[in-house]
Amino acid sequence: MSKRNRTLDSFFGAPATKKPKPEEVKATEDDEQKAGHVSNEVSNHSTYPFPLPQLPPGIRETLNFIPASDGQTINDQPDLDLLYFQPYIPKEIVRELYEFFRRELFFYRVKYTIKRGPTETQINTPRYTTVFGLDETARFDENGEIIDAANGRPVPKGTYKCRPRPIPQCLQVLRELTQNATGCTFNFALVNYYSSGNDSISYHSDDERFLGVDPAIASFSLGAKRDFLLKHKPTAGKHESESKPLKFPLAPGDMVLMRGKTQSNWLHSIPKRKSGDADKGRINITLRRAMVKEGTENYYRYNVGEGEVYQWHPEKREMIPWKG
Ligand SMILES: O=C(O)CCC(=O)C(=O)O
Ligand SMILES: [Fe+2]
Repeated sequence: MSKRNRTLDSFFGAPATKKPKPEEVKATEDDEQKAGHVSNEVSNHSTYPFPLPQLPPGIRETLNFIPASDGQTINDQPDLDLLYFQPYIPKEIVRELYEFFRRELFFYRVKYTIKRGPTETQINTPRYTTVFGLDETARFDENGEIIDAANGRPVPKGTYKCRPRPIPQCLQVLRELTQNATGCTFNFALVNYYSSGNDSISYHSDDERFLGVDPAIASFSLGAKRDFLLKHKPTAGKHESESKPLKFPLAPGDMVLMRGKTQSNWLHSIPKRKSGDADKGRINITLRRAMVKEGTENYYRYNVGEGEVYQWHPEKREMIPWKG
């Protein structure tokens, strides 16, 4: 591996920073905003189109206070098991964290084709997406190389069709704190950006076999409030008629931990909405744990794809193709 590629940043071993005094934090944030970026330290990897800044120290410190409230267990419907935090992320940093992720991450607008019998249909994913992580069978070493988790040796080239990328510091912090808060383990961060009420995700369940039995998925909301709908899957049994559809108007900072039998029995969606708050944009982050390589291939195929990279344009206030 060339020297140039040996850029996987220090987030794996980020030095503990001393707790800054409040006025120091303030000064730093002001300077950063003037400079148009938030930290000199970046996360980088040969698969990243551009480096990603690390979280501003003020946000990083305040994140230590997650969860900002106790989760409410929602399991009063057949096969449903949710833990709903309103909010999970402290109010003081919710807006800045939203703007940070929207401004700094690279996104994709994935297109793919599906074949039903002889007919091929092109699907345009109706939202911006991006993904970071690697399934349980492998890990990144400090040089950003993919290592076989079982034998510690480099995974042979071509093992993955996709190009997996490590979780950057800004999402790694959320991952680690959430693992501590929930007792769950995650190796993937998927990000959705719903740029307007026209962006959506249709009814689905995250019940792929590569997630294992009864997966736990932590789902964070930032930005505009959007309705999160759930309904029981159609079943021959009685549960569907016993259960009623649910609607949670997810607010910025909220987190829903979906667990137990939820994915195998319930569908969820973020439906399109006409104008209103939705046009301010919403970011959703999900933390998940993929057990096998197939999970890695699937997540990069459907959340990165082969298309162009988009980045938020602060003056135009929209996603525009990244010019390199
Ligand atoms: O945006 C959300 O809250 C849900 C996203 C989701 O269900 C998914 O990415 O699988
Ligand atoms: Fe989902």
